[in-house]
Amino acid sequence: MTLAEESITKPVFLVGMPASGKTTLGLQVALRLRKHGKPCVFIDLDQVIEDMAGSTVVELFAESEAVFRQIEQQALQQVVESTLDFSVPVVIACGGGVVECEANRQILRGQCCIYLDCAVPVLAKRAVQQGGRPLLSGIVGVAGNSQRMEAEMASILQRRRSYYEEVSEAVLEVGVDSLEKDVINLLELISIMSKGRL
Ligand SMILES: Nc1ncnc2c1ncn2[C@@H]1O[C@H](COP(=O)(O)OP(=O)(O)O)[C@@H](O)[C@H]1O
Ligand SMILES: O=C(O)C1=C[C@@H](OP(=O)(O)O)[C@@H](O)[C@H](O)C1
Ligand SMILES: [Mg+2]
Repeated sequence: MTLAEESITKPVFLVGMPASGKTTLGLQVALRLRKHGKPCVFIDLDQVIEDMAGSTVVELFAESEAVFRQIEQQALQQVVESTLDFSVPVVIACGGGVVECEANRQILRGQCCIYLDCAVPVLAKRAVQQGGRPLLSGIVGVAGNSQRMEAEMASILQRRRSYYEEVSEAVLEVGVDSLEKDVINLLELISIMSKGRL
């Protein structure tokens, strides 16, 4: 049986640092499976939050991080409940800070979670280039800020690493090789994890 013929059998949650590739890799995995005739739903938790709130992540953070985290908690709860009865495989990209809340960690511990582990310099480089993350917005787009971004990322990772590890059943190192390689590795890991469970 080829990879594409195997199915994801339980919702798969991707966790990890901002810019580690959760949204990109989650979507690519779903598209790849669909291309091979396997239906697969991709959900980005930040998108669910925006739909629920009727505001963007940036607007919510502008109110306060606490406001954002509260809606993030509700969104996670809703996604877990609504995907319970899904008959098709689901891949869910969480926001990087979802693990900051104990209630979320408790939910995620009961799910099939994969931690996308990415080196701090790679995260910092991407975050400086991409922008758009309110948590890091003071640093983005300012010339010569790569070092500051690295320090900030390292500090956030220090706070969150044990949380990512604690909620996850598997860790995938990403950002070393090409995006394509990361997609293939993630597909492979999901396929192995699905078989092991059922
Ligand atoms: N494996 C990869 N190789 C190269 N670039 C990547 C890879 N994964 C993600 N990216 C890029 O990194 C940036 C952040 O990715 P994103 O999926 O938004 O991360 P996250 O959802 O974890 O915050 C995007 O510009 C994306 O194109
Ligand atoms: O790390 C964080 O606290 C956040 C990460 C973001 O998602 P990504 O990890 O997808 O960038 C988004 O949820 C919000 O800006 C907060
Ligand atoms: Mg994302």
